[in-house]
Amino acid sequence: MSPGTSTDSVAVRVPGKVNLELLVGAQREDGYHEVSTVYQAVSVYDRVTVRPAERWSVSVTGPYADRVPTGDSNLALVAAKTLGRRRPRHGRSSPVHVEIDKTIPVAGGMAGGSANAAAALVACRELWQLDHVDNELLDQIASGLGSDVTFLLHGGTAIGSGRGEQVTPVLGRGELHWVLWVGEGLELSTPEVYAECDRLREAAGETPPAPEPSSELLTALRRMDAADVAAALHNDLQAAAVSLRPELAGVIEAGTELGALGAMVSGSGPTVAFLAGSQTEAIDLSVGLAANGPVGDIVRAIGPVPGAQVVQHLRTPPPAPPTRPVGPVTG
Ligand SMILES: C[C@](O)(CO)[C@H](O)COP(=O)(O)OP(=O)(O)OC[C@H]1O[C@@H](n2ccc(N)nc2=O)[C@H](O)[C@@H]1O
Ligand SMILES: Nc1ncnc2c1ncn2[C@@H]1O[C@H](COP(=O)(O)OP(=O)(O)OP(=O)(O)O)[C@@H](O)[C@H]1O
Repeated sequence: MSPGTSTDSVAVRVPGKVNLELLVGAQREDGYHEVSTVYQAVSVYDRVTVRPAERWSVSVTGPYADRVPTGDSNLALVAAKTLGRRRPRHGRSSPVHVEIDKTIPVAGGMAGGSANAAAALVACRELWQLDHVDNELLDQIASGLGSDVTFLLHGGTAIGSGRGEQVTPVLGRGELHWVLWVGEGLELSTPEVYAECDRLREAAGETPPAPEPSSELLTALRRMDAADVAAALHNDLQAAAVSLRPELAGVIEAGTELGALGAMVSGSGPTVAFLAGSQTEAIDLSVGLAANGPVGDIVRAIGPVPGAQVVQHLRTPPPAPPTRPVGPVTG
C-alpha cells in the first residue's frame, strides 16, 4: 500500500438461500434454462471483509474453507475486480484483499459462491465510496456474475425469473424453521445437475412448460404457514440431483420419518432442506437426524433474513507524515 493511504476495512454479512420452488423450463440459446423460482434467504452466514492491499488476493477460513478456491476463480475476487473497473478516475487499479469466513456449505446448492460475490460488491462499494453505483446498477453488475447473485443482494423471500437474475420480492409475515442436512463428499456441480435434468426429460419424452410461480406457494407465504408452504415445496432439479447422488433419497426419507413437514433438495443439491412446524420441532428434528439420520452436518436456520449487509466499517486515518525535528528557535 502506498504511504498516505488509509487502512479501512469493510465487513459484510451475507446469507445462503434455499429454493422453495424451482421450476426449470427449456434450455435457451445462451445455454441457460428459463426458470421460475421462489428464493428464501436463510440464517446461515458467510462474512466477507475487504481491505486495501498490494495485490488482489483472497483467504478463506471456517469449516468448509479447504473446498474454496483462493486464486483468480474465487467469485468474491471476480466480483471485487468487476466493480473495481467502475471506479471513476481510478488510474492504477486499487487492489483489495478479500477475507471470507465461510459457514455456507460449498457446492451444496445454497449459493455460497454467489453470496460471497454479492457481499464483495457491497463491501467494495462501501470501501471505495462509489456513490454513483446505486442499487439498480449493483443489481445489473450482480446479474453478470451469476444467476443467484442478484437475489443475495436483496435477501428475504423473492421470485426469480429469467435465468433467476430478475428478482421480485414476495411479501409475507412470520418466519420458517429449517433444518439443513449437509453431506460430505457429495458436492454437485450446477451445470451437471441441469444437464442431468435435461437428460432425464429427454429419456422420458417430456417437454417442460414455460415456468411460472405457483399460486399455492405464494398464498402460503403470505402467512408463512409452515404446513401449507411444506405442501407446496417443489424442485424440478431434485430428480436430477437424486439420480446423480442416489443416497439423497434416503436422507429425504429419514427426515420425513423423523417428523419434517416438508423436505427437498436445495437448488442443485446436495444439501437437503427440511421444513419444521416450529422452533421446538426444528430442534427435535435436528437432534433426531444427528442421532439416527444419515451421516452429515446438521444446521438449523430460520428464513427469511435480509441479504448482504455492511456490519462493520473500520476507518483508520492515514499515518501522519514524519515530522521534522524541531530545532532551537533563533533570531
Ligand atoms: C440452481 C440455482 O442455484 C437455483 O437458484 C441456480 O439456478 C444456479 O445459479 P448459479 O449457481 O448462480 O448459476 P450460474 O453461475 O449463473 O450458472 C452456472 C451454470 O448453471 C447452468 N444454469 C444456471 C442457471 C440457469 N437458469 N440455467 C442453467 O442452465 C448453466 O449450465 C450455467 O453455465
Ligand atoms: N467464494 C466462493 N465460495 C464458494 N465456492 C466458490 C467460491 N468461489 C468459487 N467457488 C467455486 O464455485 C463452486 C460452486 O460453489 P457454491 O458454494 O457457490 O455452489 P452452490 O451452492 O451449489 O451454488 P448454487 O446454489 O448457486 O448453484 C465451488 O465448487 C467452488 O469451486
